[in-house]
Amino acid sequence: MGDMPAFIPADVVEKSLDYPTLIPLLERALINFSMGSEGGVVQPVRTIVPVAKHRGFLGVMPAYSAVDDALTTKVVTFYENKLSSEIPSHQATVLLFDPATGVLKAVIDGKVITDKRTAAVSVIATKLLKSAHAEVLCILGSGAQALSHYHAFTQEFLFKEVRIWSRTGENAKRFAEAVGGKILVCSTPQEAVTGADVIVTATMSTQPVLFGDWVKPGAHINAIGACRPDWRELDDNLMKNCVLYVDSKEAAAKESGDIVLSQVEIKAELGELLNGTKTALPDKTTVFKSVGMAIEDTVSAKLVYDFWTMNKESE
Ligand SMILES: NC(=O)C1=CN([C@@H]2O[C@H](COP(=O)(O)OP(=O)(O)OC[C@H]3O[C@@H](n4cnc5c(N)ncnc54)[C@H](O)[C@@H]3O)[C@@H](O)[C@H]2O)C=CC1
Ligand SMILES: O=C([O-])C1=[NH+]CCC1
Repeated sequence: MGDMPAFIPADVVEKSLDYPTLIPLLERALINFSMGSEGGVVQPVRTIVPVAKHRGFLGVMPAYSAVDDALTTKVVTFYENKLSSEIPSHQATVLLFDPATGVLKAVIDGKVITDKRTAAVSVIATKLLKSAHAEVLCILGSGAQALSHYHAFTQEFLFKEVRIWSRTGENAKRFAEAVGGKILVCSTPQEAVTGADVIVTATMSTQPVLFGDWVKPGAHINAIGACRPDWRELDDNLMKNCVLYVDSKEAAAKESGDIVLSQVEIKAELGELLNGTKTALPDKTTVFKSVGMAIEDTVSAKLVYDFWTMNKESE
């Protein structure tokens, strides 16, 4: 028997992933993914096992990146009905293998990876698609993704105003107190969204929370939730009047209720904008519909493992 796999907990993952390092690696992964087999990314659309009795889902997300020579699978669970406020709605573990031998090298907390890589990809989309004069950021939702998006966006952009709305007003207030920055708590989603230049929807809603009538023409929306084919965050009006970008066309067309139910055509993947084969239209109202990709977890997990290997004596 060889060495036992490393167990890398959330606090180490937190320290190893900073946005300025993560973002360029994810840009490269998105480009490689969109190049098809030439890009050396092998990533099937994830398998989802519904746990209907408990309104939960288990997702299995394997990927290999030849450029990074990294092989992982993430296992993620997400539950609509939280039985305890102590248990996050989304939990995840990433297994990292030695691609040369198949040996399991590390079992890595996947929750922080999921929160941070998703926000980092939204930053990439926003750099490409926001208007040059964007000043107001609005976040709908106050959970884990709302928090990682707040941190990533306030680090990577200079917004004059940041607003938040959450279904439970108390949670929005608690969010604002916890982050400590200047943030306007809004009492309705319409109030939060009106006049915003960049919007993040990060809710567990299965019905639209963002309506096209409220959205300023030319705004950019990062739609993070509604990852099931019968779930929505955005209404038909918004979907039909935007230019639509995605992380993976294949996955989005299968998993995103906002796309499946509105039947709107996808303009491009982010990787196609980054490699210049398709054009970004930042003056239009744009939606980046994110469903989340395994390759994002792969490059993040490799970064975590490399950091852990370099620092393990001091951990
Ligand atoms: N695109 C991607 O790569 C990823 C997407 N997600 C999705 O992002 C969304 C947020 O995830 P987390 O922040 O981890 O969840 P969370 O449970 O930490 O937060 C969920 C938020 O949604 C709100 N919410 C729940 N039901 C709602 C409703 N009917 N209307 C309005 N707000 C409602 C809650 O109050 C809370 O603020 C989920 O839909 C999740 O599946 C999560 C991970 C990756
Ligand atoms: O990419 C991901 O890990 C997820 N997307 C939606 C739920 C979890």
